[in-house]
Amino acid sequence: MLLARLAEVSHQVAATSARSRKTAALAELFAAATPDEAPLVIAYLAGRLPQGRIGIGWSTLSEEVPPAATATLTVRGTDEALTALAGVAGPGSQGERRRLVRELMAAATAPEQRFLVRLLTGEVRQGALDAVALEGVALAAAAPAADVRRAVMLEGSLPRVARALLAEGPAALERFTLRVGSPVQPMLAHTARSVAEAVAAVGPCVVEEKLDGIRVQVHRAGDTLRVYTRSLDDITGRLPEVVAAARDLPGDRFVLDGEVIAFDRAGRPAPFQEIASRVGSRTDVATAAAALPVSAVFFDLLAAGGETLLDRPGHERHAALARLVPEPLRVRRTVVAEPDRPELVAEAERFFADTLARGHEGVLVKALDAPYSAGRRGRSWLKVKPVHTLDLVVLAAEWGHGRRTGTLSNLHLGARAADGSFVMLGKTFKGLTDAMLQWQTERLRELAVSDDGFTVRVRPELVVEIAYDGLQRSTRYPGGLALRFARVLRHRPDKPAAEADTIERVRESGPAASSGPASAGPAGGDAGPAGPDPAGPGPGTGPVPD
Ligand SMILES: Nc1ncnc2c1ncn2[C@@H]1O[C@H](COP(=O)(O)OP(=O)(O)OP(=O)(O)O)[C@@H](O)[C@H]1O
Repeated sequence: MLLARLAEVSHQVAATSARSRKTAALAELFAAATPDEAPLVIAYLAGRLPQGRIGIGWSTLSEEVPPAATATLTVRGTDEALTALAGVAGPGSQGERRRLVRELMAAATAPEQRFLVRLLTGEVRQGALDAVALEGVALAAAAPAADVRRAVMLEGSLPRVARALLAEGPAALERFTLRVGSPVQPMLAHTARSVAEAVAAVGPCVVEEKLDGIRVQVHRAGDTLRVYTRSLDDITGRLPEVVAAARDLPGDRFVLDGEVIAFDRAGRPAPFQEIASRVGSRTDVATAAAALPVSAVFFDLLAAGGETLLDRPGHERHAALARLVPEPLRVRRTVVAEPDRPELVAEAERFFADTLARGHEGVLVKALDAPYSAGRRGRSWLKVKPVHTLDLVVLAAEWGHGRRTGTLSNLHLGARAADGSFVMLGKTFKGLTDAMLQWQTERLRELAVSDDGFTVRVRPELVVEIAYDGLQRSTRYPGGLALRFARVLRHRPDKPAAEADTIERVRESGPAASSGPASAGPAGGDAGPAGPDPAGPGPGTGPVPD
């Protein structure tokens, strides 16, 4: 397949808001792709490079190269060129990279060049497109979209499912079942504003502690034990305590879902950053484990014995979990079997208050009869937290002053829009500890696409969890909204930008307070629109030439 074809469809899909038209255009594209090309087509459409980071700066990309007159560059040829680029290392690598980029650009027509620049700077990045691509693949292969979705969640990979489906047709889907030892995408939750609201929405339910740690999926097949993260990375070697605990359970074939946390001496949960850095540390696991021992707390069971439990109602899965896992290793919970009885709702609210008092971040309210919808952010799991938080994407960062000189400090924050771009909602440098500043400076440098000495624009990939006091109307930011008193709670390197909060979710999360001097942002901070904004708000996703 020619890259020109893909670039054209990518453009069409971004330009139309009608989902059915997007799906139809993508179906045609997949029908024309060979099964082996499908994974690349999916990656490029979503703006992902299979090679990961390839270290090409904006200055290299902004060099003008005369475009080719006719389209000859293929999708596979592009992939080969990018693989070569990713492999360049050592002395002289800068020059060699420039040469390879020039060669690639010279083989591309003008529209292909534009697509390549957007792909390499992260501007195509449209994680949301994976959902439409899935429907396109289903249509191209004449398979029901729901069956393809399920296969993808169980396999943890749209590209692998697409390749099989395009090669063998719908019958290939039967192969994708839950297999012990092979991680599935975890079920996720929507947000509710209060326990009462969540219970009313969900019906008969259980209210569980929301533990603030790292999500893990633990697979045991005989003597083989594996621990996976939410993004399906294998972290078995980093969590000897979890492996040992799973080995002690009275079963030799199961898949558990839970959270890894740590407690201090007083029995209160350790801060998330400490757990994240413990779980993230690859070297010297024994020392890290001695400094901060962790334990897993389980809340779901996806398979036991030879049986898959995904389609069983939540209360049955829990009964099976209780047979396998002793109480101290299970999440605390309270059942609200009759949501119409106010005294039961009041009890759930007391459970929420008690959970917060014990240092946890909130609760999850889960429908008793809901199946486990792998990979879905369903309405049958609702999370309730006491503070407003949003997961936003860093679009740019400003160099700090004074104590913060040399660090990237003031973050420009954006929510996801339906077309895959990001809508800037404000800036903040609040809430960042020195360690967080160091970490984000390093990470953002890796993501940088331009630096004018004041603001560094970055590929929109780093998600941060932001607490804020409310929203206000804004004429300065493109969404017409700005965050009030925004502060960083934590970085979320485990969360892809495609899962950050959407601008619709932000709008739903609260009415905008009126703008004006009284509500125009925090004194001394710059989270609100009144703060210094020499760079201007801008949409934030486009690279700025250096
Ligand atoms: N009892 C529980 N049941 C399910 N998830 C839990 C529980 N306790 C803690 N969690 C954590 O909460 C997350 C569910 O919230 P959500 O689906 O919105 O993911 P998230 O975006 O990572 O949420 P957040 O940023 O609020 O942690 C899970 O991924 C898991 O890590």
